[in-house]
Amino acid sequence: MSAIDVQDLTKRYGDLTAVDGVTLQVAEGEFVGVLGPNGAGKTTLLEMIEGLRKPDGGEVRLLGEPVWPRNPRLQPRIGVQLQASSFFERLTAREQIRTFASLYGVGAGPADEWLERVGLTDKAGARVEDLSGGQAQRLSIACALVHDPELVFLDEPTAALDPQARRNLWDLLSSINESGRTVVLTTHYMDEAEALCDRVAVMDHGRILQFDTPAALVRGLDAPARITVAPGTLTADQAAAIPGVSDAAEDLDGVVLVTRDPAGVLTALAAGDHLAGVSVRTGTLEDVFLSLTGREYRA
Ligand SMILES: Nc1ncnc2c1ncn2[C@@H]1O[C@H](COP(=O)(O)OP(=O)(O)OP(=O)(O)O)[C@@H](O)[C@H]1O
Repeated sequence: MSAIDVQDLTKRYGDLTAVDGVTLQVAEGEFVGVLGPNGAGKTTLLEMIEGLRKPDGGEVRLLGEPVWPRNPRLQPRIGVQLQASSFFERLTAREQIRTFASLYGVGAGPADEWLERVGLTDKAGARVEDLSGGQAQRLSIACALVHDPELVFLDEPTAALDPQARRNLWDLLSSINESGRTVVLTTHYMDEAEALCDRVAVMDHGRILQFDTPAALVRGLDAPARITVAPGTLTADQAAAIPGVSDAAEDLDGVVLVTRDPAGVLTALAAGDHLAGVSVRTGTLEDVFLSLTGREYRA
């Protein structure tokens, strides 16, 4: 049984089709990312999957159960990260998470442990309106996880975080997934999708353009590798003469060699003692997005 089964899901706002016939399945224990620029339809899609928004067409089943109309059997089994603005007012961080916990019959002990896990123990007595954006974000994630759900949904969980806090949250989300939970997140960040997700759904204009592992998406591009050697190591003409190099040009970083045979070209560079400062770049999810949409990725 799929953890998530979405069939032909559609949502329209007037003339705008925000989600346009999306079909996808997510297996239990998978970590899935929905990646796309502003307005792609990620939030609308997620809200319908969570059962928070009524679709105009199509159907969603979570853990084998229909989500719409609201299905109380599912509530204890899924965790949805709410926007920070949906906190109860005038409560401290500790009161906030204990309140969420008590709604699910979870005691104060586990609630306080979650504050610790997201690094908010020293802010436990602060009112939620006095937390920074990143702190509020972490509290909202802890509140979504406090009842130990099987299926976790996070909408841009690292949006307001600094790089260190982002990394910490990546570790936390990985550990939740490794403990068997199915995790779905939306993100603008290619590196985040690549680092965390088993599979990535690339979304634009309400449609899923591709849904596959990051490696398969990049492999499907069949993009050549770009090998850069340090300036002064060899000229562009010398580089172009190496067997397997389809193009070579100088730029600020050195000489860039384009090839579909990176191993052969690196061997030739090594034989000529030209490996100083070498770097190799293969395709990225950014290239995948460009190739799928014809547009540069702009979050
Ligand atoms: N309640 C609404 N009423 C009218 N239009 C809406 C509504 N919610 C979303 N939209 C529109 O639907 C489209 C998809 O929005 P959505 O928020 O799902 O995109 P998103 O990919 O999550 O974007 P972001 O990354 O900015 O959060 C956008 O064009 C948006 O303006």
